[in-house]
Amino acid sequence: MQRHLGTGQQPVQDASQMHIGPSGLCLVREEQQLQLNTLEPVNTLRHSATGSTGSGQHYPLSPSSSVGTPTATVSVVPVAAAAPDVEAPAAADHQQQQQQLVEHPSTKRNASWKFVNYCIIPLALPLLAAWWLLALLLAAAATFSIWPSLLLARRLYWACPFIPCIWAKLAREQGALAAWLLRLQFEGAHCVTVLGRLLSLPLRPHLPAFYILGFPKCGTTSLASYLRAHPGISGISGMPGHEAFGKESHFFGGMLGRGAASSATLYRSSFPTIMTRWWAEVVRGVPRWLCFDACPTYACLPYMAARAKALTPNAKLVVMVRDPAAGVFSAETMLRNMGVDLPWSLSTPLAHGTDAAGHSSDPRFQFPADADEFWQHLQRLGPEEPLPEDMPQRFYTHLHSYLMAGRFADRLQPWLDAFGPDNLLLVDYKQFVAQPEATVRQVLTFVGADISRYSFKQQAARMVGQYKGARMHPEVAGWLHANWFADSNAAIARMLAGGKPQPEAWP
Ligand SMILES: Nc1ncnc2c1ncn2[C@@H]1O[C@H](COP(=O)(O)OS(=O)(=O)O)[C@@H](OP(=O)(O)O)[C@H]1O
Repeated sequence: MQRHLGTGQQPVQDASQMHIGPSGLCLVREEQQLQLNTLEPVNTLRHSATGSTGSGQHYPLSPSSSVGTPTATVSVVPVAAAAPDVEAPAAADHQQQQQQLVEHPSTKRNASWKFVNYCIIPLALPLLAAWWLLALLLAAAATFSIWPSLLLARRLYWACPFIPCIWAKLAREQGALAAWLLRLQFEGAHCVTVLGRLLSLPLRPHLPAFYILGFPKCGTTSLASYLRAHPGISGISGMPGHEAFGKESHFFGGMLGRGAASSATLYRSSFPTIMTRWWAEVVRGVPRWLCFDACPTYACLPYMAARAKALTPNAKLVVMVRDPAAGVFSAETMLRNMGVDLPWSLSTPLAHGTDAAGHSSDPRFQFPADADEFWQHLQRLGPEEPLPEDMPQRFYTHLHSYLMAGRFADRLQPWLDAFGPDNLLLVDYKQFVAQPEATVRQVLTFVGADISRYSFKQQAARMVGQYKGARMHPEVAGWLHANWFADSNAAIARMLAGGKPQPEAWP
């Protein structure tokens, strides 16, 4: 049975009537202290802001909803304005930052690491290295017995159902043998990676200090790559030579199994060993080593915030945003290029036009009756519960999921509820593209890394879409903006503007 979801959500209100749910979300500059309440679901928001703009002026936004959301004091600043002098940070600033790093609560909590770093690890280094090598050898040997590869691949393919489509496409284009060999190599490498990590689990006590949570197709791969160039920052202990699986753990997406996506022990296996930290802190002398997971689907699915909070209560969250219509089209293009047979496309005009109220009867936007129920189920899913059997398949192939994921303001709400606005940094894709160095330095400051140790080198864009002439149809783009994303976009735009009305960030 089909249900019409022409407007996607509630009727869109004028953007100026939207009350932002803001923005610890943005960055830190002392002279722009703003008092903002946490983000409310945009459909329920009403304008209540009174304030002033400009440096040094207070901009109180009182809670407007009947829910009575608590207020939080956060600091907001446009990325460029907050960028430090990238060439030569003043000595005083550096000293102050070092002081902050030393006083950072997690640094204090981890003081025992000093003892481990300077006494235990140097003494045990040969033993640790031998253990790590043995783990890799055993993992490689086990991989030859095929069964673990098949088991792990099966779990991975469940979590990332687009991968088998790549093999099928390869077989069609390059022949069965080539596809089979590549598949064998991929599954073998995945098995060695995962088993090697599990066998060396006692050497892996770390969970992420921060996440690049999202959103998909918003430049997260590039940002992750810039951050990994910092001597004190590591990503996941991913599959060597594989860009996406070197960056995204897919752990909360069920990469190790539907029932395993809540285990702190298993999640630890995704991150580097104590030797990596030792190398950074002792050999390279960075004051504080950090690791992160950059899985951009984490922001999209409503059950993930509670899991991340349970496992990493003090983590920082970095979220990249872009025009969601462009993001959805980029995702469609990527999946199509992988050979995924999507039963919808945003390149063709609306099939039956729209009625006076703006509703579209286009079959692409008629969603199954249980589409909303599916999202509500994900929202209710407890942090320990196994993931629903059909979750990844629906998430990666249903247009409804893409459109829900593109309502960024709604998707960020569970993260704000769990971690608070001070711990979430919103990064505008446009800003990142225009000023990558300033943006990266700002992210580094936000996550508590020592920016004086960072030397910026321009990198090529990553995960660039191969559109092959395909283009989103402007009618569809306009309709999506008006009917699905307008209220969410307005809220996000105001967050990016530090609370000032700026309803036209996208398109
Ligand atoms: N440095 C830089 N400058 C400009 N654009 C950039 C840059 N890095 C990544 N990109 C664009 O970001 C899109 C890929 O985003 P992600 O890396 O987040 O994709 S993914 O979700 O991890 O698959 C993808 O967008 P599309 O090309 O529209 O598909 C990339 O081209």
